[in-house]
Amino acid sequence: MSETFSSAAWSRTLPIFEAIRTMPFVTALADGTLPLDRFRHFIIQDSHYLIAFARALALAAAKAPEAAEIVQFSRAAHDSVVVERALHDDYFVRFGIAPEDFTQTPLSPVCDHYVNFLVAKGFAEPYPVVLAATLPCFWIYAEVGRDILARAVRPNPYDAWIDTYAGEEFHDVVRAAIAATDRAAAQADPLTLVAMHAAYRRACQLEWMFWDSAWRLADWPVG
Ligand SMILES: Cc1ncc(C[n+]2csc(CCO)c2C)c(N)n1
Repeated sequence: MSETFSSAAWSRTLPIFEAIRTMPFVTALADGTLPLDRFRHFIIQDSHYLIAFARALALAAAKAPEAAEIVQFSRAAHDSVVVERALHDDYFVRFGIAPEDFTQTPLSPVCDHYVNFLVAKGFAEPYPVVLAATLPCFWIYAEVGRDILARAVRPNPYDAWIDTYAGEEFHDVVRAAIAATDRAAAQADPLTLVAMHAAYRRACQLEWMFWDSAWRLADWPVG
C-alpha cells in the first residue's frame, strides 16, 4: 500500500514541528515561567481564532461526502466554540482578562492571517483541501500538548491548559481527523493532493507563527 497523506505530510513538515516544540513560548509554558502578559495575549488571540476554526470546520461538514463526516466535523465545530466559551468563562477570569480587554484587542497580524486562511480554504476549496488546512490545528496541538506534558514542571500556573490538550479524549478527536483526511486524500486527484500538501504546510507555518506572535506580544506596526 502506498504511504498515507498524513504520514507523508507529517514527515515533510517535521522540521516545523521540531521548531514549534523548542520555541521559547512552548518551553516557558512547560516549565511554568511563561510571563502572564504573553499567555494573556495568546488566549485573547486564540479566542478569536477558535471562532474562525469552527467556521472552517462547519464548511468542511457542509462539503463532506458521507453523513458520518457531516456529524464528525459539525461536532468539532461545536466543540471549538465550546472551547472558546471556556476561555472566557474560565481562563479570562483566572488570568485577569476583563471583557473589554478582549473586545478592544483586535486580531493580531498572524491571527488575522490564519483566520482568513482557514475561512478562505473553507469557502473556496474542495473538501480534501479544507481538511488538510484544518488538520495541523488538531494534530500539532495534540503532539505539542503531549510533549509539554512529558516535561512540564508541576505545579504550573498553566496546568489546566496543559491537561486539556494532552488528554486522551482530545487524542481520539485528532485520530478521527487524521483518518478522515486520509480517506479524502485516497480519493483525490494528483492536483488536489498537491493543494492538500500546500494547505497543510501553510497551516503548520501559521501554527509556529501563532506561538511566536504571542511570545513577541505582536501588534500592528501602524495603527
Ligand atoms: C492557534 C491554535 N491552533 C490550534 C488549536 C487547537 N484547537 C482548538 S479547537 C480544537 C478542536 C476542537 O476542540 C483544537 C484542536 C488552538 N486552540 N489554537
